[in-house]
Amino acid sequence: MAPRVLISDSLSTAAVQIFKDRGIDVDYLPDLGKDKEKLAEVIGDYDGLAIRSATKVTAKLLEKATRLKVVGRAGIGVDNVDIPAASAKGVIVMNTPFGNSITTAEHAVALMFALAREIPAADASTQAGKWEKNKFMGVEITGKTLGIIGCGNIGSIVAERGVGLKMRVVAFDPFLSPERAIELGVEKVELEDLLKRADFITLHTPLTDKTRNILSAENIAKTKKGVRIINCARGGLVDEVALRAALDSGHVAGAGFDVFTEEPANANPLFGHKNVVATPHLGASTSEAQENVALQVAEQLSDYLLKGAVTNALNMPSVTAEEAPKLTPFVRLAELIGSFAGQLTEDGITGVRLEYEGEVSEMNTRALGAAALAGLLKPQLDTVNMVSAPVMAKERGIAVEVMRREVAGTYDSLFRLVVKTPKLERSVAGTVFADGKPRIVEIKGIQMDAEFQPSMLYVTNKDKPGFIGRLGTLLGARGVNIATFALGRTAAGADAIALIGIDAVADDALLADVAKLENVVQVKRVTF
Ligand SMILES: NC(=O)C1=CN([C@@H]2O[C@H](COP(=O)(O)OP(=O)(O)OC[C@H]3O[C@@H](n4cnc5c(N)ncnc54)[C@H](O)[C@@H]3O)[C@@H](O)[C@H]2O)C=CC1
Ligand SMILES: O=C(O)C(=O)COP(=O)(O)O
Repeated sequence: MAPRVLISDSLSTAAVQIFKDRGIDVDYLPDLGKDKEKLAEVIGDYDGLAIRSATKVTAKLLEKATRLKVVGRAGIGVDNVDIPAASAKGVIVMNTPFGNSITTAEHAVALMFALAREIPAADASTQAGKWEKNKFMGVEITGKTLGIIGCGNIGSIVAERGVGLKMRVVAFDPFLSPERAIELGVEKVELEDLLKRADFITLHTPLTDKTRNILSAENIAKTKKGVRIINCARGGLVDEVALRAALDSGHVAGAGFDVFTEEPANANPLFGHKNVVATPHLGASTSEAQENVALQVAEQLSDYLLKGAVTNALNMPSVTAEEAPKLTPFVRLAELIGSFAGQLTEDGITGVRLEYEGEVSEMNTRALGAAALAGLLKPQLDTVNMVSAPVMAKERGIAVEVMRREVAGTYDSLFRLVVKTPKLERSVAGTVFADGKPRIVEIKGIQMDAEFQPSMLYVTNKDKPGFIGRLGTLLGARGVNIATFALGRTAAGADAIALIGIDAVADDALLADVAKLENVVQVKRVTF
């Protein structure tokens, strides 16, 4: 069945075409995102959801999204998506991190000019036939100090434009490296310094717990008198009530706002002030940017739903379309090895070591690790998948260690998972042969060669003559057909393991009978 995608916000129709061309069923309902109830009614029918900022992907909506595998944000900010809730449900969240950055930076610059020369008010007055030439006295931008809060993709573009406009640019961003600051021609400063010095302040951080209210009443009070403030990032970064008061007192000379604490902003404390220029979240709204993000999100969602390629995900390691075919059998192997180890482990897991040897060590081990953890946790958490597994492992206090060895041993690639509990460490290793089939090649350091079968018996025993015969006879007597039989031992007469694929799922009575056989140490049922 073809995957189904819902586009619930207004997107360039180029996206619709891409989904269709790729054989994906797509419903384009650009107003649905604004209607929470209706969206919740239909979301259960879709594998993918493409959105902009109007659709709110809440934990409540995700509860209803039983088929959903991926959310694609045609844009940058994902504060409208509950990412922890999506991760817990195993839903990948992707964005398109660069497609609208130039456009948004240009909007910030446009608002800066609009404020400096009061263009919107002058336009309204002129078109009203007033010709108020003496009413509008602007300020020059050249030589002024531009303070950028958040110098990432968009902030950097604004910085370059600022330098081009002959401004002195100062930036506050804890993650801006000194080298990058030099490259951009900006001075890296502390927030206090920026507030004191800037003639124009422009915000370009995401909205997080750290950035919320970054321009608080207190910080606005520290700004230079006559400052003009531009927010093209997110509502909530600036205390709108405090800013209104500072505009009213004349301390702040102007505010250019594209984003508001509550959107759609039909009313706002800033509205109605003569020195405020407002736009309705238009930062990303150019035909170029919308084409970029729509094409990108459609490609990314299609690649994931059809090929398993993961690009620009916020809660999952990337997997390129090129590496997906080679990686897939190893993802399967990691998941199966994890599942095997998980089914053998009865105690609480305290730690896991993921070891990659040979060719597999050069592959996308983050994705493989996520798959192994998913397999490992599955026996306890039925709904876990590659997206949610790392989060779940962390929540459960499972320490994950990774070891990579480029040199291959017996196999071109070997993946080993070591599970640690307070009582023991147990290792299981596997590989993928040229036929693409995953195999178990080592358990607790004992070599063997076993294919995964849907139903298996794991038996540890003392290596004594006659044991295998007795086990075979018992299974035969119970009407259980043996599909595969793999054996391994540390040394003749010592510890041995038998891994038997059977054509029926072993019931408790069978396990009890096997456990009673002479020389059996333990027996477990494993299913895949
Ligand atoms: N108005 C609109 O239509 C649009 C708004 N946006 C907004 O712009 C924001 C920025 O986008 P990008 O530049 O692409 O993101 P980015 O991730 O490239 O840059 C954000 C920067 O903020 C910095 N930062 C994080 N916490 C900080 C803090 N506490 N103090 C100072 N700096 C901090 C980061 O180090 C990073 O360099 C987005 O998160 C989005 O909310 C993006 C596109 C369109
Ligand atoms: O990309 C972003 O972060 C934006 O804020 C753009 O929002 P929009 O897609 O125009 O609703």
